[in-house]
Amino acid sequence: MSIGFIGGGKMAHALASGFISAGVTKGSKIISSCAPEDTLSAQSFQALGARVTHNNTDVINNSEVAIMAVKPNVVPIVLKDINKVITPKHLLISVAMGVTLKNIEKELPASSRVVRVMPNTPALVRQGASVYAPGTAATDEDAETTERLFKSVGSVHRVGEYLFDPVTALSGSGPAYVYCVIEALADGGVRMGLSRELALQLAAQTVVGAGTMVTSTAEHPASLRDNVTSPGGSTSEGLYTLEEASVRSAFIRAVEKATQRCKEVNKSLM
Ligand SMILES: NC(=O)C1=CN([C@@H]2O[C@H](COP(=O)(O)OP(=O)(O)OC[C@H]3O[C@@H](n4cnc5c(N)ncnc54)[C@H](O)[C@@H]3O)[C@@H](O)[C@H]2O)C=CC1
Ligand SMILES: O=C(O)[C@@H]1CCC=N1
Repeated sequence: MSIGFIGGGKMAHALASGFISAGVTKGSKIISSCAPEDTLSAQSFQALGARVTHNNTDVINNSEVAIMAVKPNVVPIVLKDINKVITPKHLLISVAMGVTLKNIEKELPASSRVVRVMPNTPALVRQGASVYAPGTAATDEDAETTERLFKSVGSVHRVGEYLFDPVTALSGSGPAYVYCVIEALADGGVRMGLSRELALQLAAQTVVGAGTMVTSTAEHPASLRDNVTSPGGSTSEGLYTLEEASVRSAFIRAVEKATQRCKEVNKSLM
């Protein structure tokens, strides 16, 4: 499949690399645009064997599926660029945070097939988490194409578009929160005498293992946690310390605040 990326930054590169590893496309079948001054984006796509352009219409004209992966404030500029060349034979997938299907569709010809997706960067290692919502002119086949593409780089769920802001705040931004957890756990290990290398490896693998326990067993996280917590043992002491620091409410609040930010961005673009 020929896949285009409008915007060749971190999210686009993670998806492109994941799609290539999954065998759904080849570097030579990818085209990506980026800002002329952005040599980093250009180099990262060239390294995949992809074509790089500074012209967004080239992307539409040379791909079966075009993925719009630019910052929300750049979306109106991109839509203006592609408005004259996009036709009903193109499928446009937007991964832009906070930009609604309605706001995208109103800048394009009425029959434009648009799907909105919220992915995350672990798509790079085919461990991403994505959700999608089809636009008004998107077909069942477009939904299937989207599922096939994003399933190749992790999990994918179809959701009502009204859920995109909380999803963005949870799984879109989530890798950043988890990197903080991994770094902090490793810092704790180093403080207690472990080498940095060993501490980081143990912290990261513990997150991978715990995540896989939740996705692979039918057990509630609280029950899995109980299995680790011996009466009067070390885990109970660690958990008590986390409770004292209100760590759980801090995560809940992080998702709440990030959701609010998505809503602000959408409002500022209307
Ligand atoms: N980074 C992440 O973890 C995730 C990002 N997203 C969304 O993906 C979008 C892109 O985010 P990142 O990749 O992180 O940003 P980034 O800053 O790494 O990449 C933006 C890209 O847009 C290009 N660009 C700028 N102006 C352009 C124009 N007029 N035409 C074409 N390309 C242009 C830049 O050269 C760059 O390649 C955002 O809307 C973000 O909300 C969604 C999920 C996760
Ligand atoms: O922080 C951001 O704006 C984007 C949305 C999800 C992850 N990164």
